[in-house]
Amino acid sequence: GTGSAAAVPINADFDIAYVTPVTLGTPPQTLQLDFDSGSSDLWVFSSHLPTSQIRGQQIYAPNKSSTAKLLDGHSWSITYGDGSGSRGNVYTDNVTVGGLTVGSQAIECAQQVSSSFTTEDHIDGLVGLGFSTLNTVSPKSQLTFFDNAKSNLDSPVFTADLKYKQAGTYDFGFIDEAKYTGEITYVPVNSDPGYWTFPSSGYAVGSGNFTASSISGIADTGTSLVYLPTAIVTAYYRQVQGATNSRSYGGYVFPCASTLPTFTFGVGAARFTIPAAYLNYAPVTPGSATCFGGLQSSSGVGINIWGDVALKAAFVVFNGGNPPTIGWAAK
Ligand SMILES: CC(C)(C)S(=O)(=O)N[C@@H](Cc1ccccc1)C(=O)N[C@@H](Cc1c[nH]c[nH+]1)C(=O)N[C@@H](CC1CCCCC1)C(O)(O)C(F)(F)C(=O)NCCN1CCOCC1
Repeated sequence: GTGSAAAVPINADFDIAYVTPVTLGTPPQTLQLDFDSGSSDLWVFSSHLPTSQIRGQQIYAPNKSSTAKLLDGHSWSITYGDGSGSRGNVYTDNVTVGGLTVGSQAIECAQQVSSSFTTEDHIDGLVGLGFSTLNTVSPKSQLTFFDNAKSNLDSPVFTADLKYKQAGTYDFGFIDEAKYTGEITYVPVNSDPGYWTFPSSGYAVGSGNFTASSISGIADTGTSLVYLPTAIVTAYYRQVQGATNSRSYGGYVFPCASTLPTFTFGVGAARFTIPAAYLNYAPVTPGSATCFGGLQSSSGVGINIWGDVALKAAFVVFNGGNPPTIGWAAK
């Protein structure tokens, strides 16, 4: 089988995150979930949450689904890189994404969410697309939607075609030739850390020379920005008038009117250029003349992350075959 679903930006002005409609249970309950290749838990706002922690989000009520089954004695608890987190209990139920159904998928029902989830009313939960080794359900960890679907997929892949300020798509089980141009360049994935970790072959700032250098990082649909080694990031902002690394804003900022260079990264012999517009991420506060960069240093993060700012400059194939690989193509 195959599936195809829209990835819709949650904010009209800046691509902070993308959500995809997912139907759960019988009769179907539809939630807007953030597909996240940087984690491996499928969790949702649920009827088990105190109403004080729900502010406009859709919830999944397992007791309203005839196919829901409690996974007795199991719980989960997750903390993300930005300090947000959630925890709760676990049910299994049918989950459908873009026409692709997985029966008895572990649905982790939130009983508590951190304040940043409560205030983000466009995200009703997450679908983890990382490796199932990262799943936090205890005492028995659970498989991701992709791992559960894999044996029924025409091909054991999912693809991300994220777009700048418009809806893109996540496809499961097939590679849509209409979504990319030229060839797909595949490189090996090290799944040991549980992420889609792959080697980049180097970078260039604007029209400058390409610097060959092997950079290990993760392809992370759940992270908004790109986080790379400080040497690369300082080389980039050296080309931006008035750029400073602001302690108060927690990263590189610059006058919104600045002309930004593009940023090119290598995957094998292929080169992908992130347009300057993607790298002018957003004003630090609404209406401010100071803007926050889409490229930031990974020194505070501990891992290099190719987030949405990079992913939306390409068509990306997450190949869950044995061994796993990741493919990048222009579009
Ligand atoms: C708006 C912004 C200033 C650009 S932001 O940085 O806040 N954007 C957030 C995403 C977001 C969107 C909308 C509303 C709120 C938050 C962002 O990029 N967060 C990253 C920042 C980061 C990463 N690393 C250090 N900092 C993150 O935590 N991303 C995780 C998913 C997020 C979590 C908050 C809600 C939206 C989805 C992530 O899963 O991609 C992750 F990989 F970074 C991560 O934290 N993975 C958790 C891995 N653990 C390992 C142990 O086992 C359990 C799983």
